[in-house]
Amino acid sequence: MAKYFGLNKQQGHGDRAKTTVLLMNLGTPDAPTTGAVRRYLAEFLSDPRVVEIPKLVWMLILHGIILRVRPAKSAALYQSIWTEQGSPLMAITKAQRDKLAQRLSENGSDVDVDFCMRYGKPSVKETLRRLHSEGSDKLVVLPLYPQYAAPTTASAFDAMAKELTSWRYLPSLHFINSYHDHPDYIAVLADSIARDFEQHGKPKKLVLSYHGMPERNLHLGDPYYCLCQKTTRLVVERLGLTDDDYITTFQSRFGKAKWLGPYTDASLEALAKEGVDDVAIVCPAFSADCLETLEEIEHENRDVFTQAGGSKYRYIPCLNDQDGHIDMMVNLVKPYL
Ligand SMILES: C=CC1=C(C)c2cc3[nH]c(cc4nc(cc5[nH]c(cc1n2)c(C)c5CCC(=O)O)C(CCC(=O)O)=C4C)c(C)c3C=C
Ligand SMILES: [Fe+2]
Ligand SMILES: [Fe+2]
Repeated sequence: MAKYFGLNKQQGHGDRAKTTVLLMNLGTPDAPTTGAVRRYLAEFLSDPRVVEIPKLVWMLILHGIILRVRPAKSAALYQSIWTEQGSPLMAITKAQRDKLAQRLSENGSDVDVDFCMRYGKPSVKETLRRLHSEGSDKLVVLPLYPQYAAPTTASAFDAMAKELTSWRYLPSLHFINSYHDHPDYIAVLADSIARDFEQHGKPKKLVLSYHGMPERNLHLGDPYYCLCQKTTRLVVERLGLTDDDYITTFQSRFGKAKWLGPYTDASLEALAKEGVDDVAIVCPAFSADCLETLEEIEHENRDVFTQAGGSKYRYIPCLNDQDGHIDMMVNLVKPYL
């Protein structure tokens, strides 16, 4: 068998000139069942970019404890957010793909738009091979993580690189590694917050809650924490907020190690106990609503806040397939088309 994956017999050598914008996101289970969640978590949590502890030790913990206990618990949470279109993350990513394709074609760009997921389906490998077989010669890859982080952005690149090492003919490739300070991202995020303030009044505190990661990653040189702080600074400047008006926090802790702080749940509890009983919360690290926003923020943390004495708690949805978010994607990929 040939070592490298090449053109198939139907494909000529000179007729490949299609450009594809490839959206990438994290991935999600196929179904809200224990088995499907176990398969998803096994792939996700075996990624050395996600959990950076010695492989042998981690495999014993992962297969001996975590994959026996967590899938059933997580499946119940997924059931609480599952829709007729499936997992919210999947449904929203499909909508983003469709709207981006439409918007690019209205703008006169002759490009295809596709998407794949880092874990689960559609996989990076199967998507890249299909695009190759369809004659795609140029890829503009947009991982939908606004703030670069090694467990997300670099892992997305790893998956592409791993597949492409076995290819004979590589496409032209542009990989967008971050857009945490892109003016369009800041504007569309600030606008979504401003709309909430107009509709419901300015809260006593705006909570900007980012997905967390082990604090150790920051000390090892991962820029994620700093990029999150920059996003906050630019958004609050645009909204004209003062230091007292907002707080930056980190959510979705996993495992026993110290993660980036302050933690979202503890901060909400402390705010409520101090008498800050009216908050709005937004999750800038998520480009699409998912388990971590719809369940953890919308439900779990609402309970934390109200049980500690808070009364008004508003979750501001992710940018999802809002027009401004799609226009932002157009402007992010345009320079490479
Ligand atoms: C184990 C360590 C984890 C790191 C580091 C991490 C970083 C990270 N994750 C996202 C975005 C998402 N994470 C999501 C779910 C999720 N994340 C972890 C663990 C880590 N994430 C787990 C175990 C899970 C699964 C859910 C669970 O069982 O609790 C999701 C949602 C997926 C969905 O199906 O809805 C997203 C999106 C970012 C941006 C990030 C960077 C720091
Ligand atoms: Fe995560
Ligand atoms: Fe969570």
